[in-house]
Amino acid sequence: MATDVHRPVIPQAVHVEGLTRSFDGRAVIDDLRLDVRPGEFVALLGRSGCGKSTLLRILAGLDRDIEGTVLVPRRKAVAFQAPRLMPWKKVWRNVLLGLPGKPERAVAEQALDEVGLGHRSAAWPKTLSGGEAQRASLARALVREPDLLLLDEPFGALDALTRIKAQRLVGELWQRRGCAVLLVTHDVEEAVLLADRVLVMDGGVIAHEQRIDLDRPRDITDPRFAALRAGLLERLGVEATAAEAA
Ligand SMILES: Nc1ncnc2c1ncn2[C@@H]1O[C@H](COP(=O)(O)OP(=O)(O)OP(=O)(O)O)[C@@H](O)[C@H]1O
Repeated sequence: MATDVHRPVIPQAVHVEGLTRSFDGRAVIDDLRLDVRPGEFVALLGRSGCGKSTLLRILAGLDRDIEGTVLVPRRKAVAFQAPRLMPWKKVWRNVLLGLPGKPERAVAEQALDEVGLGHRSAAWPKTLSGGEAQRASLARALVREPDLLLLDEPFGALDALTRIKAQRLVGELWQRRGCAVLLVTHDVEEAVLLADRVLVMDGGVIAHEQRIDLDRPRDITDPRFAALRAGLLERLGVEATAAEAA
């Protein structure tokens, strides 16, 4: 991160300014601004194709063909909807994949324990259930000790019950680790359940922002929860209607 030793500033976990990303001459992200505080949990909603994954890939450093300023911590990790495990490597080796040095198996097993998967450390990826594979992918992110955790629809492919468990796990990990999280999701309830702040992306920018000031753990039967959810759905509903008409 850019810091000035003579003039201390409160560093952001993410600082994005004037960000533009175009494909074939069309700006998918168009002069976008975004700040995420250290330790903050931010959820990003928006209709399909509005550029959420593109933004996340840019923050992850996977797409550098951009204009504008993007400041993120060096320690960052990403988990995608598909767990992306290498089938020819056992689970613990997948967790350590790409880490510098020669980290020991115990390092992987500690992260696997943290996601409740220590007992599958020596398993082959193909023997894992969908939920287990997703937890292995989370362990691979955690082992990097990120200051920023980027999650792109990590629960999208899971069945309802596994999804609820995975959401709880991410909430617990976030509280324990204290890292900033940016979660891309289509699920408004998930966003209100987990995030400090929910952003709605539209027209290449952050078009709407909703702070979620509810105590944790959150109660989805709380009328305030329902009101926040309804407000965000309305936002997205208007957009979905416009998209359908297009
Ligand atoms: N490599 C690429 N080449 C050309 N167009 C791309 C590329 N990557 C993304 N796009 C386009 O940019 C737009 C935004 O895509 P992106 O995947 O970021 O949307 P999204 O909001 O994550 O969508 P979803 O919610 O469906 O995952 C889409 O129109 C997509 O077709």
